[in-house]
Amino acid sequence: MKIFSAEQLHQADKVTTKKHEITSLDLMERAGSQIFNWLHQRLQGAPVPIHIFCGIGNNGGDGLVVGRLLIENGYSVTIYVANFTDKRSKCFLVNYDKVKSISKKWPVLMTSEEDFPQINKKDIVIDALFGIGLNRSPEGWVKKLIQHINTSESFTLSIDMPSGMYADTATEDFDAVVEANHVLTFQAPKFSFFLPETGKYAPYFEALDIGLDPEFLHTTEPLAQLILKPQAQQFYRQRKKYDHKGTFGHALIIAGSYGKMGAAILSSKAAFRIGAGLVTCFVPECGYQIVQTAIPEAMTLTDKEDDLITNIEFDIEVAAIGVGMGIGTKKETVAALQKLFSEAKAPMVIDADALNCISENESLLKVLPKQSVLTPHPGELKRLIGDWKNDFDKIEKTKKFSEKYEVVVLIKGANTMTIFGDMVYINSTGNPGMATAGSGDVLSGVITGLLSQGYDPLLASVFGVYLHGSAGNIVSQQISFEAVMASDIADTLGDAYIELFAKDPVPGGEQQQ
Ligand SMILES: NC(=O)C1=CN([C@@H]2O[C@H](COP(=O)(O)OP(=O)(O)OC[C@H]3O[C@@H](n4cnc5c(N)ncnc54)[C@H](OP(=O)(O)O)[C@@H]3O)[C@@H](O)[C@H]2O)[C@@H](O)CC1
Ligand SMILES: [K+]
Repeated sequence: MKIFSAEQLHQADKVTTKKHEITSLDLMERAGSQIFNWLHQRLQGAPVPIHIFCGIGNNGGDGLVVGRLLIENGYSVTIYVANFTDKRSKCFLVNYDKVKSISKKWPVLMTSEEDFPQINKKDIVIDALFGIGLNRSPEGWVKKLIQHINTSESFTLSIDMPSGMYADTATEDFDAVVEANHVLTFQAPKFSFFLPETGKYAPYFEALDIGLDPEFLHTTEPLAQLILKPQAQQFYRQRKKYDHKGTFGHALIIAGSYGKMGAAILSSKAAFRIGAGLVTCFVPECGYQIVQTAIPEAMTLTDKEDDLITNIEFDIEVAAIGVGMGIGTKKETVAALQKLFSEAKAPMVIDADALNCISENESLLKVLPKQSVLTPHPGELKRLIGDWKNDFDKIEKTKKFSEKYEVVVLIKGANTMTIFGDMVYINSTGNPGMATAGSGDVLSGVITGLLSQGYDPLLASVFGVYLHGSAGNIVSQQISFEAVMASDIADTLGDAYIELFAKDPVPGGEQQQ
């Protein structure tokens, strides 16, 4: 699903009205009616007090449409207009008059703090102050109004955007953003819904299709792509009857050091579970028995050193390499990586300590194999690209890094993003239960296992992140967020595949934004 900028959506609005011979007013009526239907289905006429706060732009106009339809259907509604300027939009004005024509209870015009109503905890608030037309942070009494809404603790439904937040640029004043409980957004979710700094203001959202011109939406290059189940289904490559284990490749996992052999096991297990034909695990000598015992399906190669990796030598043909999990950052290991990066031919996933080695040794950057997949957690990412001012700055810096070194980079988090050059893919699966030790090692194994089966690096990353999150969703439904361990995620990867095409969804599998 495409994620568009505010400007693109304004453009879509214009194209739609021109091409489909409908007016902006019709579009607003369509948008408002959908919000009303959503509410009406849930409230079924309940006499709960509903406060609608409208701005004076088209977002406010949407609020007026919803208000009118609720009043016509007998709901207990009070509409407030935050009258911070006289520059009201045309569609706002038409709908303002329409409300006045159907009800004796005219909208309340607010011009200062003194006009704030009491909002009780059990009331409902509809936030239609600002949408994608916000162009500066709300200030003065308007900011106070937003804070008044936030302190009310009532259920707050934001129309299109939580007011005070931008769709596709960094929010400046977090004290001036409506803390929505739910957002009904038009046509497509907005970029800021998926970022850690702003996502919490839109914890649940639904995109309502208001029929913007399909051709415009189809041909417009989006800011990002949201990966949902239909997209993930298209990535899947079906196995054929005469395929054999060689077809699915030989994955080499280079991982572990004294006390951190679990990382090697988790990655290797995940590479198997995602479908690699063969997995060889390269570990320090001390890991030999551990790996052979914990995962008998894997072959084991060892370094000549007992407790760390110093020289990665192998005479097997491998289809993909996953390197870095739990290997430490000692100088002998850095030297081993230097040699591996310079000589290895297979596509590579570079994770954890290998990334830390890169941050500390510029010489490794020079030999970073092109098309590699880098899977840093936030701390590792910061060491790689430097600090960032905000989430959008982080994405821009990651894009530059990706472009410069021709590598795929993940920004891991609640909605992991895969960045390749200018392209951004936002993942929709996963949950807080996956914030557990070793979860990243499993992800590296997953992507390595997909690479070994011939998925290209970008596809292996986007699909791997999706399946990893889906496995996490399924297992957390079975055993709770709290109980999830990384090995559970690896062991549930099979269910994630099944869930992709299951007629009856696997419990937890549908748990997406
Ligand atoms: N996309 C679509 O296809 C459809 C979109 N629709 C709806 O339209 C919405 C976008 O409407 P919009 O463009 O009128 O902007 P909106 O957010 O209502 O507010 C802008 C107004 O606020 C002002 N202003 C800005 N910042 C301010 C501040 N900090 N403090 C004070 N004032 C501030 C700014 O005026 P300014 O002072 O800058 O001249 C302007 O007057 C969209 O989110 C959706 O709900 C649907 O109806 C149907 C189809
Ligand atoms: K809003």
